[in-house]
Amino acid sequence: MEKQLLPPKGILKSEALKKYIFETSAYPREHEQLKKLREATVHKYGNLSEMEIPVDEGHFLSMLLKIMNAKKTLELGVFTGYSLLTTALALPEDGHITAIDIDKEAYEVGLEFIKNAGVDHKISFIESDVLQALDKMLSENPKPEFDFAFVDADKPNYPNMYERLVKLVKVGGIIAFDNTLWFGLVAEEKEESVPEHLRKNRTAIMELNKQLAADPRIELSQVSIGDGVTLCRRLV
Ligand SMILES: C[S@@+](CC[C@H](N)C(=O)[O-])C[C@H]1O[C@@H](n2cnc3c(N)ncnc32)[C@H](O)[C@@H]1O
Repeated sequence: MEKQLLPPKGILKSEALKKYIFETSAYPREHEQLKKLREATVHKYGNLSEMEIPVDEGHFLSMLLKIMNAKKTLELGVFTGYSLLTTALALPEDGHITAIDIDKEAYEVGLEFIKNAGVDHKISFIESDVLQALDKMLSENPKPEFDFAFVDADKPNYPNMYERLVKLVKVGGIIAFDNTLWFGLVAEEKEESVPEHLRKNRTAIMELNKQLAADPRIELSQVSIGDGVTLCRRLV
């Protein structure tokens, strides 16, 4: 009897469902400046604008940050700043984000909208390679001080970033890795079926996923939003 109530397999993954979520609950609630930033990014970067987190992931991050009462966060991989502006809007007035990217030009494309939203005072942008900047932070102040870190820079370096972040994020704080389902390709059994240009990052992400799943220092939740977000809550 109950079996008849189950949906056919695969139905929850459809593009049509994503469109439904975007149109019904995500786009209508998108902040005006986030919308403008997204449009400016498409205008300047075309297809590359897909590097931004999608609108529903933005709402998810925003709610998570508010539930956690996060105040001090790290942003690794800024691009034009969609996830950065989302975070800045979610933090309290005295909240602060340290944002790191090697590409200042892209950050400056989004800065206009961050300023228009009145949250630029919450951001310190560091133009640097992520690992170099994290190492500098650790050498200057090795005490954990961040409530939250959003990781969206180069995927092969995620494991290296992780080792630094478990020292920089407070016990009870969260490290969120973006793209951890890699277009769903982590589930692809045959390497040959994966487009060649996506293989290197897929391998790196799959190794990270295994490493995180086995790490007793964190509690973990894999969220299937956007391209997959893994939340790691520091336990010790
Ligand atoms: C996927 S995009 C970030 C998207 C952003 N979170 C958003 O919502 O728009 C990745 C960014 O990481 C930066 N990046 C890649 N490798 C880096 C590295 N080793 N150090 C610093 N930034 C890096 C790139 O310059 C790019 O802007």
